[in-house]
Amino acid sequence: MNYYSLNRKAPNTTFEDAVVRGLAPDKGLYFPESITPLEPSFFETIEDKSNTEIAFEAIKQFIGPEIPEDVLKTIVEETLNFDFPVVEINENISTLELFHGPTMAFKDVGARFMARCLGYFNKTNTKDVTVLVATSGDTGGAVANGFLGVKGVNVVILYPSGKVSDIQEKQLTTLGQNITALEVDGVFDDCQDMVKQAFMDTELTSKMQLTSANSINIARWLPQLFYFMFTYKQLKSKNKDLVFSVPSGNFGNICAGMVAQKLGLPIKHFIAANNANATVVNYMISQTYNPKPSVQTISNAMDVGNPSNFIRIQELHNNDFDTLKANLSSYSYTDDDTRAALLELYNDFNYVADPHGGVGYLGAKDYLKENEAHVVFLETAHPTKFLDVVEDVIRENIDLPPQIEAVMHKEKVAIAINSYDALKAFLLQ
Ligand SMILES: Cc1ncc(COP(=O)(O)O)c(C=O)c1O
Ligand SMILES: N[C@@H](CCOP(=O)(O)O)C(=O)O
Repeated sequence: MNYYSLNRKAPNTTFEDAVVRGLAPDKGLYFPESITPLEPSFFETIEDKSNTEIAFEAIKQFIGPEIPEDVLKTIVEETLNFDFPVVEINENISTLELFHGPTMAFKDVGARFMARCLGYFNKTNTKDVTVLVATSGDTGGAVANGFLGVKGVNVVILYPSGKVSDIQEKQLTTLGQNITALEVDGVFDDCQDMVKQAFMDTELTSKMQLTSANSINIARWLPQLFYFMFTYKQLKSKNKDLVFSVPSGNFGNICAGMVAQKLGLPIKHFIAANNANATVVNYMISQTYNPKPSVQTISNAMDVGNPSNFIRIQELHNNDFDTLKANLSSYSYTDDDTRAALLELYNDFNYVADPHGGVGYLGAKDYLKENEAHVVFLETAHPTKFLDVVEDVIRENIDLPPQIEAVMHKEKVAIAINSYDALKAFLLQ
């Protein structure tokens, strides 16, 4: 499969080249040249297939012959070695739990898939690759875990100082080996801007092979489409219109869901559930895209003021506002709304959600006020990653899963930086 740059000023390229580069030379995000719907029989018999069979069939056209099918099957199998359960909240709302992987956030799938693709391509590459990642909380830990010890790959994680949860910080600063954490004096968007600037810096790119493990990278972004298929498999027998409420920050996850829809998955509508960082909500009202500096919230992984993937969402809807509006609703919620949602989920349904899932639940409820459907909100991280917020709301202690226990008492190691020049100096040293 070939990919084009959404800035349309760079040559089209292969899957491998797009993965190794991360971002196109004209600073554009890569986008597949075509998306061919799967056969109707694929969806008719989806409940008889394993998750790995579903994922393999769904992803293979985006890779083509560049990775042999037997290798791709192994990559998919190793990526998906945990569960993706749908839990019913009430008659009209369910949640898809995406936190059963090693770092207990939905990023595990994309990070593990991308690490394995890069590992495969590195067998024939002689040059080491430096993976740059900007994180508002979860990408950093998932990438650190997914790329730990991968030969020929060095990972550099940029995170905003004081703006990720304690456990998220431990997950991304304590692994060592080929993983380095840079603690940035700024917000997530500053980290993301620095990463993008590094790709455009020819002094750097002439000396090292840089790539990104954020959702700007197609190998991190596309596997997220699996979640929507796994949900359909579990809920198909309900015979109800399916709507997804996706807690959104950089909009990679919801955008991957829209790719699943293009592949033929019967999804009626999407809801982008946001915290106070409401750039897309405002766009859907005003048709003016006006990115703002991000503000800090209790659903910190969604504290993104300029979501990278919105341009891909527009492309998927032929850059036509009315087409987009027919497929996407968006809402923004305050921290108080989010706390109230966590309490309601706990008191009324005995379900402990994390703040991001709480925002997703609110999106589901608002949509159902005016529409009929079964709405699935994505529970994108385990509640213990936000222990202080969740325990404070529900007034209960929650048990720590082994994945969290394992990092809690490790010592943080991070290098403080406050400018692009400091990042560049670090990379060149
Ligand atoms: C827990 C959690 N929920 C939601 C999001 C938002 O996802 P996206 O950036 O794909 O919109 C993130 C981070 O991206 C996250 O870590
Ligand atoms: N919310 C993310 C921010 C980066 O998103 P990505 O999907 O583009 O990596 C995080 O938790 O780091």
